Amino acid sequence: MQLKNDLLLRAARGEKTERTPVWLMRQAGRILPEYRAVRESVSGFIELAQTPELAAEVTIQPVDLLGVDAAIIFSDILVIPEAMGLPYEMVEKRGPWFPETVRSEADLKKLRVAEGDNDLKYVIDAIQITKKALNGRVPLIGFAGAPWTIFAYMVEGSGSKTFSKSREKLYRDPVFSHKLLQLITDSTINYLQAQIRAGANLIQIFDSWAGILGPKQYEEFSLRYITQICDAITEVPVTVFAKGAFFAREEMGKLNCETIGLDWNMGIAESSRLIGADKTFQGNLDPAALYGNPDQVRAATIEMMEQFRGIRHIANLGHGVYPDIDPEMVKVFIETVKEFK
Ligand SMILES: Cc1c2[nH]c(c1CCC(=O)O)Cc1[nH]c(c(CCC(=O)O)c1C)Cc1[nH]c(c(CCC(=O)O)c1C)Cc1[nH]c(c(C)c1CCC(=O)O)C2
Repeated sequence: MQLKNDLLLRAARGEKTERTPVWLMRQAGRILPEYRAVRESVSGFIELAQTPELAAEVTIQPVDLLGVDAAIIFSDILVIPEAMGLPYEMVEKRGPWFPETVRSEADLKKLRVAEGDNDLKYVIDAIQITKKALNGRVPLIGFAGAPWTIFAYMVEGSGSKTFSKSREKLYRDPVFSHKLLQLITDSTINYLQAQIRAGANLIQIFDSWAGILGPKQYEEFSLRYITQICDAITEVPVTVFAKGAFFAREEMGKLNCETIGLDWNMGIAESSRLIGADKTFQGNLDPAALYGNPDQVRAATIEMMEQFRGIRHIANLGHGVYPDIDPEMVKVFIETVKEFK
């Protein structure tokens, strides 16, 4: 179906656009009271994510209520471990938790390569329902976690400040680590290809824990697998967002993807020198800037937009929007980008 607003896709491909497209990472499910109302009608996050009609509804909320130029399918990066045989729970106020972890060869044997269409049918159904309901208004973004970030959760069993158990594995057992990373990568490629067949118009890879690896390990244990994913996804543009991977920007410039996400610690001009002119950048306002008053939010947004002048750009924050941000300030951010000349 023809998209009425394809700014995101044209900007990703480096084509000229009338204005810069804008959306927010974690725009679905963090800040809107309308989300909380839907969330309270079910037992929790997992039931919501696994009920395609409701997942579609909260995916579209930010398009209706905030005016963003893209929707991102409501799901989580942790659906991949579950589809591989490692279920997760979402503990209220604490985040994801895995009753079992993967730390030995015996644990590896219990895992399987996920098949997108079967093992993650509820996400695929949600994408199809969302596409129908969006009726071409804006593109739909599909996503997955980067293999390293998923590995970190599967070994650790939960979030962590240091992810020392998962990083221990890289040093003590690189053979195990590469086996698990390859299983995750194969599952992720299957999953992303199913998302694209269902109608996802762009794919984003979230490497949220990129910044806890050193440059050499990042190349060996993360970029190598992101490269496989980028090479396998040829039908739609791909965005790679590696939080904290300032040290890997030059290498990331060589990825077979259209867009690189920048966090707010990454200088814009410097990133442009390191990555080169043949990629679009996505980002990178400090999410905390939205704690300001409207004038401050406007000024911070304009300052960011000025720095991206002459650079291929999709406006966003430098990480997901924080849960306690006032939706009105999100609207000021979006309106300021849309009016920027
Ligand atoms: C690391 C990571 C996770 N999940 C995700 C990442 C990568 C992005 C990033 O770095 O922020 C990605 C994600 N998670 C969710 C989406 C949906 C679409 C969107 O709004 O962008 C996306 C793109 C829904 C969610 N995922 C989660 C919620 C909150 C669950 C609830 O409603 O109780 C939502 C709406 C739960 C989740 N899921 C995860 C954590 C750490 C948590 C708990 C705290 C939190 O909200 O971030 C893992």
